Amino acid sequence: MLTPASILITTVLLSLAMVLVLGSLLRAEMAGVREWFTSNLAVIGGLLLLGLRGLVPDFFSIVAANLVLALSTACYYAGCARFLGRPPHWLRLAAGIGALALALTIWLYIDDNIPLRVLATTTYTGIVCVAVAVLLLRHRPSTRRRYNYWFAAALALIFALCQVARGIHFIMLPLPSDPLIFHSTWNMALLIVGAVIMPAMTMVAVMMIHDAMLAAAEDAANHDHMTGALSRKRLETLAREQIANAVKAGRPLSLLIIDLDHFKHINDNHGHAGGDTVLREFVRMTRASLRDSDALGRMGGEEFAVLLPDTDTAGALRIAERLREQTKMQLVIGAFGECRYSISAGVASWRTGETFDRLSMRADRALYTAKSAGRNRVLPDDVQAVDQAMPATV
Ligand SMILES: Nc1nc2c(ncn2[C@@H]2O[C@H](COP(=O)(O)OP(=O)(O)OP(=O)(O)O)[C@@H](O)[C@H]2O)c(=O)[nH]1
Repeated sequence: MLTPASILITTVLLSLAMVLVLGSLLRAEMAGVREWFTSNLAVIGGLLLLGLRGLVPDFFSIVAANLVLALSTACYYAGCARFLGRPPHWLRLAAGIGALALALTIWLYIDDNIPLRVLATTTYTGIVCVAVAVLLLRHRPSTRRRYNYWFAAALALIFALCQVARGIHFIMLPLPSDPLIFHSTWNMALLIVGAVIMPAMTMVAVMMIHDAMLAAAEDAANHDHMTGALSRKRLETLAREQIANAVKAGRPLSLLIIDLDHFKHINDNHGHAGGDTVLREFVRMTRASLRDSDALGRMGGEEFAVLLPDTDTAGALRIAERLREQTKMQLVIGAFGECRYSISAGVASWRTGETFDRLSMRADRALYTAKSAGRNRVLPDDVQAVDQAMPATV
């Protein structure tokens, strides 16, 4: 038969399963996981204390049990806040728990009133649940899928509604201090919903954790760890997408392959760390100089590629020449000392029917010519555009 005790045992088992799932994610050291883990531990602790009603003093099975359950809700909020990079507001949460402790003590020892005790706990939990929903909706990462966050917010609101309904239900009861009121059909229904929702919210938290892990893995695969430029793999994928767009829209697309000149000397003179600093500074400056729609990727070592959508050869040559001028002027300063450097670049514009490999091969060929011609210069692969090339005055 369904009794408060059977619901309590089921919730303890579900929360135990959630503790095991979150425990396995603790070593990922993701913000919020520790708080969600503690939240489920607190659910188990609070429910076990509730289950000891009659066996231990009322202080433990009523006051302490409800405070531990309130702590569980507070930890869930703090987990969401930390996960989203927001402040957990521990002081406000603690103040709420303090007020609840006072209310429970008054309505147990001064005026024994079950409905008011229930109303106090449901009010606290309801407020924190609404705060969870607001937090998730307002601070959801805009680059990630909405589904997990909306789902979690909806569950938090349902939980809050159930708490309000349970509080109102108890306030309206005719025999306020009879413990049998816990067995009423309404209370049982609201307890069942309450029992399912906390583990369900934890499952959604796990979905959010997996989503964040996936985002981190995608980011690592798509970016060069040292400079922050796109990885070669990501740039090539992007290039194929942009070629498809260029085909559809009939718009030009150009590619620059850039290589830092005499980079071996930079390493020899300033150490590997000095060379790394030069690479990072080159990427920082180049990104600042390009449009948002352009893409800068590291092809390997000191070689980079820039994809320029909606740009013909003349435009690409102008951009490459501007970059060459800027790098020539750039003084890189670091713990290693000071360093100046230059770049050479090859420019190729996409031709109808051409693959990215072929386009990149032509830009590479132009780069090779620029290097052979003395470095610190920009050259196009397109023979007709040679007139527009602007060899550097070294
Ligand atoms: N510091 C640092 N050096 C790197 C990195 N990747 C490659 N290199 C070094 O870059 C140097 C490239 O040397 P080379 O291929 O001879 O080219 P270069 O000296 O720039 O000469 P040119 O390209 O002909 O002007 C090598 O010494 C590599 O070890 C990196 O991530 N950091």
